[in-house]
Amino acid sequence: MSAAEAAAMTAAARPPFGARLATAMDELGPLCVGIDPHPALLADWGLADDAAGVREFGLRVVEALGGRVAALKPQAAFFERHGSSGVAALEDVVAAARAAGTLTIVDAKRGDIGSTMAGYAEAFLADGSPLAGDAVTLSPYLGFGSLAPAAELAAATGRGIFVLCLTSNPEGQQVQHAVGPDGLTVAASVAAQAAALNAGAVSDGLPMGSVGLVVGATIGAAARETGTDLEAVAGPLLAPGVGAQGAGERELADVFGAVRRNVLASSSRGVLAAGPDAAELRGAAQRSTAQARAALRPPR
Ligand SMILES: O=C(O)c1cc(=O)[nH]c(=O)n1[C@@H]1O[C@H](COP(=O)(O)O)[C@@H](O)[C@H]1O
Repeated sequence: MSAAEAAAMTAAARPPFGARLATAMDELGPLCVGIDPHPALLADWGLADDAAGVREFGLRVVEALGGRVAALKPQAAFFERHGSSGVAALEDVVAAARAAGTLTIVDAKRGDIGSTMAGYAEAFLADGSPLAGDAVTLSPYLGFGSLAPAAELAAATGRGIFVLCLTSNPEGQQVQHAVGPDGLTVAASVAAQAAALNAGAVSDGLPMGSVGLVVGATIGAAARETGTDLEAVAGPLLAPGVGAQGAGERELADVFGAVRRNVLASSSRGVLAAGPDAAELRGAAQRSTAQARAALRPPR
């Protein structure tokens, strides 16, 4: 089922995000391409650094890669920097990806107290919201429990959430490797709470749950070092850091080992730098997909 068909269904009838993503990864390979219209890329593509420019950039990526990669991940920051017209451009890009039948992860990294989180949940996960893709990235650093409104709305609408766990940037260690009052590292605690939310899905026979984690492909041995049990999560693992941040096939294989079948490698600049030519973009995405497939989902 394509993202467009899923979007046309009632929330209750829509298959869960984890199952839809597993199908897309099986069919198209484990690659997500980020739509990050950096000012330098806009210049390279001959586009203005304004709302019309980021809209055109996003639509060209969807046009070139829609239906060819497992997921697209528009980075909200680069749209929001152009104010309300930039947000409208993000809405148009999300709608175009949906129409192209491609799963969309809106990279908004939201997180707030529970009552406010309910507002973010409505914005990014409710049927009918123009900013709602198939999943959204969330920050758990106001406490994992504060994300409950988003987890609940995602479950009710067949959407997914990706919660930051071990991020690709070195500064993340300061928070994520810290040990909390329960004796667990923050990363291990986030993973354990995601695993608890996914438990029902897996026992229902689904390939994976719809509560994912963000685990950078650049983190080396950090999952082991922090006692983070990625296997128990039984949900999708979004792995940015591929390409421009230096991770490749070897790093993906090293970081994820036994859990590699649940990993969705994510690259933005590493693919986007090949644009604006659609055939070049497709070639770059194909090479990244082949690399991710070799590292993560070799044929059984
Ligand atoms: O949630 C993310 O996608 C994310 C998490 C993380 O740990 N590291 C990370 O780089 N990202 C995002 O992934 C994208 C990486 O872009 P490139 O470095 O150009 O591939 C950016 O949009 C980041 O915000």
